[in-house]
Amino acid sequence: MSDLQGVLEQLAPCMDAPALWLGLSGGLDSMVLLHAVTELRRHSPLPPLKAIHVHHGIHPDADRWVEHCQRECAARQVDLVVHRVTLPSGGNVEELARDARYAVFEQQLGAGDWLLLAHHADDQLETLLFRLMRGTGVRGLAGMPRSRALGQGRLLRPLLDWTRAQLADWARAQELAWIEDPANADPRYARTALRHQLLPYLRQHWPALPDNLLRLAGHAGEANQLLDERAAEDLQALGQPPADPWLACWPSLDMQALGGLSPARQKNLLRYWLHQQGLRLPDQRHLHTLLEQLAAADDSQPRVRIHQGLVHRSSGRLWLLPEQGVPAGQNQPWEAGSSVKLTAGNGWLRCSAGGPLALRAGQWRIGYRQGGEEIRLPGRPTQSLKNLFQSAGIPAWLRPAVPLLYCDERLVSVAGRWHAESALADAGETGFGVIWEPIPD
Ligand SMILES: Nc1ncnc2c1ncn2[C@@H]1O[C@H](COP(=O)(O)OP(=O)(O)OP(=O)(O)O)[C@@H](O)[C@H]1O
Repeated sequence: MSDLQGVLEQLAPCMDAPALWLGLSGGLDSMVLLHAVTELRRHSPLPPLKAIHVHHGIHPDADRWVEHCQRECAARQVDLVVHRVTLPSGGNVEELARDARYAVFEQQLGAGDWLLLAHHADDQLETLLFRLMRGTGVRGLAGMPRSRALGQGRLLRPLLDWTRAQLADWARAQELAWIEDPANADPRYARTALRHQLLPYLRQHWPALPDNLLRLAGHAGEANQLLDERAAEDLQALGQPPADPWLACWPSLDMQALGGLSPARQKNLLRYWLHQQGLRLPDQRHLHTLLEQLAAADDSQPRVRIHQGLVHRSSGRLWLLPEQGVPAGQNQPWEAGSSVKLTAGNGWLRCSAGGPLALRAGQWRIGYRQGGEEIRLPGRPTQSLKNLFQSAGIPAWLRPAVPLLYCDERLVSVAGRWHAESALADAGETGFGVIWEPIPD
């Protein structure tokens, strides 16, 4: 780790970032990273650097850690942002702290910013062993990625090629000060037991294990890349959005085309698709069940709940909907002709001047389907809203969210797409147009 040049090479992807954030716990690894980056900055132009420390409120000494980070940052003229979080009670403290920490990081990163974390080769090894012990797929076998998207920016782990011992040697040589988190020595924490008991034993009996495992992670990383490329091609072929502008707003897949793929390719594609939508991936078993349920040969329109979402089959497609389904809209008053954000995360109504609807005086409001509504479109007999939706192919799951425009309690337009004949602007009357953009919040 005398190799500052090596760290600089790792930083290459983020040289044009508006800002670099450094996740500073105050422990050995992140202190080494802070020191390396601030040393490099003296000779090489780097983006503006800020440090971020998350105070988890777990350990009685946590305030002292904040002071340590403040002191070390001040000595290097680095701005430090400290976030305090409160962890929910119950559950695995390590996991809760990590989730809270990454949520803070995500929220802090501005567009194009990079976050530097000080994970090293031993962390990678521990992660791999953990995953092997708990059971993992090929994706998990690749270990922690060197870089990945995070919020509006990306995270980078520039120290992954150095071992903990190398970082410690360098820290001592540079006379760095760091704090020791007692949790790192507490055998109740699974990671500590792995680090201090299992790994030394494995190293003693299988000295080549660390290198072999890291090599395996490299192979798995390449295999994943191939799987992703295959999935991207499949998605290109069968993930074309439906022509209907409302339906095109929801991620969906064509069921028939999906069924034409081999089971392994179906699962690979589903995994990739869900990951692209930012959802946590179901494991192999759940994925299999999901596909089985969705492919069942009936028209029951099954819905399968996954973590943070709902996969729903209808009208020959698989739709990815919010966890609670598409929200039923809520009534709201409306100034006719003005664009408005709809309540209940129901997207936007965008208005433009000069459209087909007459801008008449009256009490306007936006409402939603209760059942029994009727409308008479130009040149057509009166029909039920249900019938209109059915003939236009608007699936049942979307209907409760479609905004209905009322003037003096008369239904004048269905989301700006279909209008009552009586609501059309006559010659000489001011008209306006409406478009519903059902983009969920
Ligand atoms: N409290 C904290 N505040 C800011 N950054 C932190 C904090 N704790 C950890 N980090 C950053 O995250 C890096 C990894 O920390 P740690 O090894 O505790 O892993 P972790 O995030 O739990 O990792 P894993 O994803 O391997 O479980 C640290 O080197 C540091 O850069």
